[in-house]
Amino acid sequence: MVEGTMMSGRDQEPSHYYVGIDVGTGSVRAALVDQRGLLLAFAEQPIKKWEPQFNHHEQSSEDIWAACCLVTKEVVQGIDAHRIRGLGFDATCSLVVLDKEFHPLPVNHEGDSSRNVIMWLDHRAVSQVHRINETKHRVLQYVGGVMSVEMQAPKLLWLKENLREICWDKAGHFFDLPDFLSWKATGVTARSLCSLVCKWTYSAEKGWDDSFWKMIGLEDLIDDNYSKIGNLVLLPGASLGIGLTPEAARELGLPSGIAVAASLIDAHAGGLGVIGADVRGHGLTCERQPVTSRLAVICGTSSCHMGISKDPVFVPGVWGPYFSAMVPGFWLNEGGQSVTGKLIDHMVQGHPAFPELQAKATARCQSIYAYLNGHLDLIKKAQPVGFLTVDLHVWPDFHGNRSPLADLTLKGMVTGLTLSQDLDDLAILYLATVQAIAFGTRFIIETMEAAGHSLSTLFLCGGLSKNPLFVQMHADITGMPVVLSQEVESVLVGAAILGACASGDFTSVQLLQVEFFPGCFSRLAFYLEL
Ligand SMILES: Nc1ncnc2c1ncn2[C@@H]1O[C@H](COP(=O)(O)OP(=O)(O)O)[C@@H](O)[C@H]1O
Ligand SMILES: O=C(CO)[C@H](O)[C@H](O)COP(=O)(O)O
Repeated sequence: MVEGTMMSGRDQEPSHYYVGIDVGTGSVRAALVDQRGLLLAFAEQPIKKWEPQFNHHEQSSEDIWAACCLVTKEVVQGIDAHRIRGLGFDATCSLVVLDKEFHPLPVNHEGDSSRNVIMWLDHRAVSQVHRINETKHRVLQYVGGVMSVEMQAPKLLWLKENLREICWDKAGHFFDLPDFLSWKATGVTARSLCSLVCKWTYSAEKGWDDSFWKMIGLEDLIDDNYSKIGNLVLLPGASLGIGLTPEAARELGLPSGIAVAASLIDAHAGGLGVIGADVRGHGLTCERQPVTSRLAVICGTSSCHMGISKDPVFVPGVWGPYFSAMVPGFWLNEGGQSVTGKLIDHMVQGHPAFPELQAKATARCQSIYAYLNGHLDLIKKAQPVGFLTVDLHVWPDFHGNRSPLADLTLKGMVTGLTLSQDLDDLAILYLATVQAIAFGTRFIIETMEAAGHSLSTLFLCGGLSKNPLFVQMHADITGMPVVLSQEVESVLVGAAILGACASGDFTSVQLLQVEFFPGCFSRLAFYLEL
């Protein structure tokens, strides 16, 4: 591993601030960022999740908004509020359902309207997505050839077929979570091009395709010019209405009227936060290559592999190509693994030696992952850590395969199990899981390259990029250098970039990548051991 340091202009006094809010699967985070891209304050708050039955995952939009308010108030404490110029949101691509008066509607048989969000990882709409894929409609070409059960059309069809009276007939607004948040802040129901293109089959060039909604039995959504799912579509970063409403301002602890941006999905905010990083002076091959040689990998509960191109590239089993959905003017392909952080947590927490691990990590004031990484260092002795798993292998598709096999029926598998239940066994199973995930990334890269991408360098961000073993395994197994930004909360930097763009202080997201990034990527860490 090599670490590089470059000089930056961080000593200037900040004159403008931007707030970024990132709603992940497990928590909401907020950051106060200045005009140099420097993150000055950070706060995090867990959010509620329900799993009322297997493969049903629900959340509450009220709970999520309350968490947004809490973390925002925390990061702006003690700051001259008049210097806050813009606010940007990103969030998971979960489906929020509201009635005609914008009140939450239940997405469950129990009729509990506080649970009005079908989470992105919910796999309830299996039968619906099979029928949608059987249509072979032309819009499917733009999601890798196969629609995922995690997208919105199958979930909408499930609601119509299963909760007609208590939900579907009463529904006035179906939002992607990032768009719900910008509506809540401004009262403007405009949707971000990012959400609609990536999860709702909208085309940046042609708009909605009526024939698709008719063919799948959701022709009622076409009524009133698609008012329930969005008929005003804005580029991420565009300023919404007249900014923050007085009510939202009071709740968030911000001045009313500050600019609020059209949002991004969380992975796309992370991609925006890292893909334009200034890597000059580190001897990386991508320094002399176009930005299309970079693959941003946003790794949290899931991993998302974001590669951009000047022309559309059709990659079987990899979502997209999506025009202008992340970086304006570029096409995006999005590979993904539905559970990565969640899988590692699942494997580690389910092992009989987990209580021992927790006790030992606590005694050393370490996270369980820092402890496990140290433990692997002890047991590997002189051999490279990778050799500890020569006869233990994990197939990581415990929640289906998102890319490149696009097969939600796949399940997980472990081979090479013994009767051992000790901490060594747990550590090696953890290592094999991390390796399996990294091999999944390699499989996605190989598929993207076979279809026309030319990739040389990985840019990682998200919670898992804080785990050195995870990062190192990705470098070793893909054979590519991995770049990390100094600012570990790159997803939040992406959200703040949106706020900065909406404020008018910068002219466009692309320009921001030039003006904003040299400051925030002043130190980059590279993992190059091959
Ligand atoms: N310091 C760390 N070391 C190892 N793993 C971490 C660390 N921080 C977070 N993670 C893992 O990252 C995942 C969550 O990432 P995060 O980006 O917070 O997720 P999300 O955006 O989906 O809520 C979890 O699986 C967690 O165990
Ligand atoms: O589908 C996705 C992006 O298109 C993400 O997987 C989803 O939004 C969840 O993200 P995270 O793992 O960061 O919580």
